[in-house]
Amino acid sequence: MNPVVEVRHLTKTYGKIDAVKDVSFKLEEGKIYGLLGRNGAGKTTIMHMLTAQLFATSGELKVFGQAPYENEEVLRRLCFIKESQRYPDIFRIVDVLESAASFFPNWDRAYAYALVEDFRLPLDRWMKKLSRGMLSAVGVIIGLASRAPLTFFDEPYLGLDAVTRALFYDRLREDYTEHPRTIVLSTHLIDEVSPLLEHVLVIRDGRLIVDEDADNLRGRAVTVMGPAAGVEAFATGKEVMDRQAFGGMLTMTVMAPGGEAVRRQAKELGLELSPVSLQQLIVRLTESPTPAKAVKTL
Ligand SMILES: Nc1ncnc2c1ncn2[C@@H]1O[C@H](COP(=O)(O)OP(=O)(O)OP(=O)(O)O)[C@@H](O)[C@H]1O
Repeated sequence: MNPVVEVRHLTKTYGKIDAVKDVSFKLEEGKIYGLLGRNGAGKTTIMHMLTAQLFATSGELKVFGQAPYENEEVLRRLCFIKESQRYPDIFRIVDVLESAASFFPNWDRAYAYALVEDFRLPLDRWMKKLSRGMLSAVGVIIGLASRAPLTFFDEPYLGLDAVTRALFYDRLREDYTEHPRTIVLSTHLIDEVSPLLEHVLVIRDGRLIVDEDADNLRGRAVTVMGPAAGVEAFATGKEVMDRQAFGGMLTMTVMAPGGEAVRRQAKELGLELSPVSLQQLIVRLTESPTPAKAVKTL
């Protein structure tokens, strides 16, 4: 199957700032990707290049097999949603939805209006009078109802409260199941989106340091809890990511493949094993002083 996106040695430089450095990856059809990394890592710059809003300094970039720049055939299959989206002053919510209908070939009008009800938005209110959360909700509705074959959400849900974010994740999961497409979620709320992610790309200082199936990644580390001596014995020879002592008990998160051998070792030592969260792993990888080594150990 041809990849939806293929990027080779992609680089974007602003004067002396290397915003994106020699990044290569592919995005496949019908998958939800997490594009993760700390502030300023280069995530938005990558998404801007993929959606033809920014030229690359060097490298190759293909979207649906073609260069995206001024390419109507490619651009009509893309949707990019960001939190700071601006709308014309003379638009109400209904006007935004109606103009989206003419823009996105797969737009589902009935679904868009059903989402307006779900998110309890006032259709006739002027966009400039909306609260931050309402503006975010309009963005996620456009992202969902566009049904674009390649949809980017660049933290558009930051303005949403926890209940509304949960609604967004539910609707995204349901709609993606019925209408599979390629979705890229860029977010700092890794634990929240983690159940949705099938593949993870982690950017650190402009470089791609992880490009891996989400379940594989989760399986790279375990959290082990029990009497301190047993936990210390378990952790011997393994890279320790986190360590918390409480009385005579110890909890450690260590880089160790899950699987039978590790489960048996923990059982013999009388320890409890639990899976590690993607957020923990990614925080560790993006904090590590030697990212190249971090990738190798993964
Ligand atoms: N137009 C620009 N001119 C100069 N530097 C820029 C420009 N746009 C981005 N940068 C720099 O490029 C780097 C990557 O920025 P980018 O916005 O891609 O990061 P990000 O991962 O999306 O961050 P965040 O999570 O904070 O949104 C940062 O150091 C940023 O300051």
